[in-house]
Amino acid sequence: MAPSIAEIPEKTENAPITVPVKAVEGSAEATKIRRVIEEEGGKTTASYPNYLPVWDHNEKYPVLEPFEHVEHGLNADPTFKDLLPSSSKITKLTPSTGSEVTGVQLSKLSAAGKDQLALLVAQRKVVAFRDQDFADLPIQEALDFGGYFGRHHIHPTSGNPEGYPEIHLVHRDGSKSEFESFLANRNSAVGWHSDVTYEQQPPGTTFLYIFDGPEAGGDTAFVNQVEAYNRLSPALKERLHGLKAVHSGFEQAEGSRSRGGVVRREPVQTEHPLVRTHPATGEKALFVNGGFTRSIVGLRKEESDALLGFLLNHVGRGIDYQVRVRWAPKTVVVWDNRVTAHSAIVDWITGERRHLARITPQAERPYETPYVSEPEPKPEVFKA
Ligand SMILES: O=C(O)CCC(=O)C(=O)O
Ligand SMILES: [Fe+2]
Repeated sequence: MAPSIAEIPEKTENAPITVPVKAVEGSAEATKIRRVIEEEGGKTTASYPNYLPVWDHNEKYPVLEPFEHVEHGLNADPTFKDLLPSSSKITKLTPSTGSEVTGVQLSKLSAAGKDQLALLVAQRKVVAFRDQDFADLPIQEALDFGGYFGRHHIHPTSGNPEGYPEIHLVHRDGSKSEFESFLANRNSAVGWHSDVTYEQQPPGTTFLYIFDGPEAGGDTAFVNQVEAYNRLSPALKERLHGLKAVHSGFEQAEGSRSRGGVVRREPVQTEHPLVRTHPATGEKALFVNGGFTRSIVGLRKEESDALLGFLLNHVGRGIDYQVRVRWAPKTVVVWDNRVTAHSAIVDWITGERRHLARITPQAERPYETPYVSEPEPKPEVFKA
C-alpha cells in the first residue's frame, strides 16, 4: 500500500504531524499539503496541516448570480427524531439561545436528519455538536455535507486550504501574542458581525469546526437577533419595518488590499430590510451588524448614525440574549447567520495556535413580513 501523507517526516523536534486525511503520498493532495507545511518553515505544529491557509492572487471570480435557495428547515419534522435519537443528549446553553448536543454524528445524518438540523439551528440559533469526525473527513466530503444546505459561498478575501476555495479559514499561528498583533490599537477585539451580509443572498445554516485552539479562551460569542428584535418596544418595531439598510463589502476588500491580501471578487453593496423574517420559523430578526451595515436608506446621516448606533449597541450589550460557546477538540458549531451575529473572542495571550474552518452555504434573499402589533408585556408587580 502506498504510504499516506501522515508519514511525511517531521523536520523538527515537535511531535510528529498527524494528518488525518487519507492523502496518498505522491498524490496531488499530498504534494499540496507538503508545500503548505514547507511554507510554515517545515515545522508546523498544526494538527491539520491540510487545512492551513493559502492565498492565490491569480484566483478571480465573477459577481455572484442569484440562485434559488431551498429552505430545508421549512418542512422538517419538529420532533427531531432523525436528528436526535434517544441515545443523544441536548442541553440548553441559555434559555433563549444556544444548545449543546452529544451523541450525534453529523456526517452520518440522513436527509431527514439534515432538514431537522436546519430547523433546530434556526430555533436555537446556535448549536455546538461535540465529538464530531468532521475535521477528519476528506475536505471534499465535508463540503458535500455542507452543500446540502445551500450554494457554497466563496469568500473574497480569506485564506483557504489549497484547492478548496469554498472553505473559509480562521487561523492565527500563535507566532505573535494577540496583544501585539490584534489589540495593538484597540481596547477590545469584539467585532459583532453576521457573515458577508453584503451579498444579495447572505448565508443561512453555517458550520465552523476546530482543529487547534488555546487551552483557555478563544471562545465564540453569538447574539440572538430575534430576541434583540423582540426586546424593542412595539412603537420602535413598527417604525423599523419597511426600512432598509446598506450592507457593504468595500471596506473588507480595501482592508485586504492594503495588507497585500487577495480580493477574489470585486466588492458589492446591497440593501436589505432592517427586519427580516426567517423562512422556517416565521420569526422576525433585526438584520443589522457592525461588520457590514453602513447606513439606513432614506435617513439623513445623523439620523442614520443615531438609529444604527442604537441598534448595534442594543445587539452588542445584550448579554441576556447572547451565548458564548466554548470550543473543545472535535466540536462543530452550527449557527443560523440570518438570525444571529457573532464575534470571535480574542482573549488568549499565550501564543497558541487557533485554527478553524467555516462552511458557509448561502440562503434566500432577505425578505420581511409586515409588523404584527402585540400587546405591550405588563411590567411584573413585585409584592413586598
Ligand atoms: O473565530 C471565531 O470564533 C469566529 C470567526 C468568524 O467570525 C467566522 O468564522 O465567521
Ligand atoms: Fe464570522
